[in-house]
Amino acid sequence: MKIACIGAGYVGGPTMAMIAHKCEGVEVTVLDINEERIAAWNSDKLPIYEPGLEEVVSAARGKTLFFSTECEKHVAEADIVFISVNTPTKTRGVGAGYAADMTYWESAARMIARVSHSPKIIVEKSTVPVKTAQAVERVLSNNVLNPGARFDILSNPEFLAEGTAIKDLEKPDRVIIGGRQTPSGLKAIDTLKKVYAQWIPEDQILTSNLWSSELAKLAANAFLAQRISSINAVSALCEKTGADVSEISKCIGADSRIGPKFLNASVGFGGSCFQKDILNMVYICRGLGLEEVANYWESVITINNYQKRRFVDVVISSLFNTVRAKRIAILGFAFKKDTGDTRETPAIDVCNGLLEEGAKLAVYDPQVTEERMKMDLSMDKFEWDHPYSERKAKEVNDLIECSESVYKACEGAHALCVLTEWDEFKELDLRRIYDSMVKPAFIFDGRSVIDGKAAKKIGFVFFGVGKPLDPFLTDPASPNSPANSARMSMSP
Ligand SMILES: NC(=O)C1=CN([C@@H]2O[C@H](COP(=O)(O)OP(=O)(O)OC[C@H]3O[C@@H](n4cnc5c(N)ncnc54)[C@H](O)[C@@H]3O)[C@@H](O)[C@H]2O)C=CC1
Ligand SMILES: O=C(O)[C@H]1O[C@H](OP(=O)(O)OP(=O)(O)OC[C@H]2O[C@@H](n3ccc(=O)[nH]c3=O)[C@H](O)[C@@H]2O)[C@H](O)[C@@H](O)[C@@H]1O
Repeated sequence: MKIACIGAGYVGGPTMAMIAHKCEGVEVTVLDINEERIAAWNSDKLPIYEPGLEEVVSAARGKTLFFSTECEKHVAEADIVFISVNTPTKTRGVGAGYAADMTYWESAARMIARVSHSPKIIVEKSTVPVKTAQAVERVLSNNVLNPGARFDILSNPEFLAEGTAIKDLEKPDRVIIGGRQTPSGLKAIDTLKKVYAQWIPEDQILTSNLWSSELAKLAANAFLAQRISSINAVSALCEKTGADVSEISKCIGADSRIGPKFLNASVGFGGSCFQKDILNMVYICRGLGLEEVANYWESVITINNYQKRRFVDVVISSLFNTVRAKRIAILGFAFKKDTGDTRETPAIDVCNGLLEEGAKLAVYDPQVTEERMKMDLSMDKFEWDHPYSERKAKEVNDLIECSESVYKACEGAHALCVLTEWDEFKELDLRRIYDSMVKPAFIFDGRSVIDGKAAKKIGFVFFGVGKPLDPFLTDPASPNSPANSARMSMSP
């Protein structure tokens, strides 16, 4: 059986590598129009960082797994074609800022119609608006050139999370396959089910109609993001009341109906999908006249934006209401640990908020390149596909230093902000960092990775999202506060 996948990104690459690695009798070719990306997949330096990915790719590459830019040839030969192209939020025109941009999807569908001369199963792997399968069916059936071509469309959304993609693909909680409830649709579902059943227990492979499968993906991401916004909303309340959000998470997570996962308060969620998929759902709801439902889901984004803004405001107000020309160390730029992906990372909003006030940032991230950071900070929100502003790029170049280590970033800094929960940040030599910083030295922990008690003992002024506020911050003007006097006396 020949499988082709259009789109060799964060989803297409790892997912196809796993299928090739696990399945007998299949040949998998991952396709992309981006030559650089395909060259990287064929090299020792894969285009994405994902723990365990190298091992899976190298076990199958050249045997059952291939990467190619010859899209038409491999699609023409395939029995199953996965579409895993990007579906970003539209940046202009009708629905800009909300609707999914389906340009890449449609061009992939038109190409499939043009080159196909045999029956094929077309699998939606990208996250798409509900009813996309119908649009694809129409594009395919109206453009097919060869009478031998016939298509069954399936929806098979992906639930992997970055940083744990290989683990998630190897042992997914569930696989969903949606299809038309016709003899041909049910046969297609069965064919794809047999592929996954080679390594996933059959009772974890759920089948449904097309629309349930498409909407289940949007709903799953909306629920996950909503949990984070809920705990982040509680974190704001904790800071005002002296409650500790980690203790709250533990207490509410012990209720088996709530469960402990996805209750870590943070500086805000990031990543390419949560915001995009919720905005897409909001757009769909508004289009269907479901204004209240749209508003409900949009509030998840409102709280997320509030959380990022709140963090910036705390940094500025704590640093005596000015950060101009102050060096601030930014620890972590990726949207979560164990990935080099920066799409929609909260670090962009936090850094932009501080840059706006004239701060000088020293950024350290073990996986994000200097070029990527500077590019991200030189672009306006939602402008990822447009040329970035030269003016902003120059400003960013002047105000940003990319440091080779945490310790270098913190040298001479007034404050450090933890924006990604990299494991190495849990084991920092806080004393060494403190000694190298300007006093009073501040820590703003947006990821609950620093031991606040230990930091305070050393002399840091400590702010942790959702943690009881340091007296220095509740009463910064009081020189008599015990916390203040200890810290002031240690200043150089
Ligand atoms: N990144 C993630 O963790 C997850 C993403 N998804 C969804 O999967 C889809 C893909 O996401 P990513 O892999 O992150 O995107 P990505 O941007 O990393 O990869 C998409 C790739 O498709 C290629 N492409 C676009 N149009 C093409 C065409 N006509 N022919 C050939 N190649 C084409 C692009 O060059 C790009 O390399 C999106 O819909 C996303 O919402 C779903 C679950 C997880
Ligand atoms: O559709 C997608 O793209 C994927 O989106 C998320 O995966 P991902 O964005 O890779 O990573 P998550 O682990 O979900 O984290 C998203 C963001 O939420 C933040 N987060 C997560 C959990 C938490 O408790 N608190 C919190 O702030 C993370 O730091 C990160 O910024 C979902 O978890 C996947 O199931 C889904 O397939």
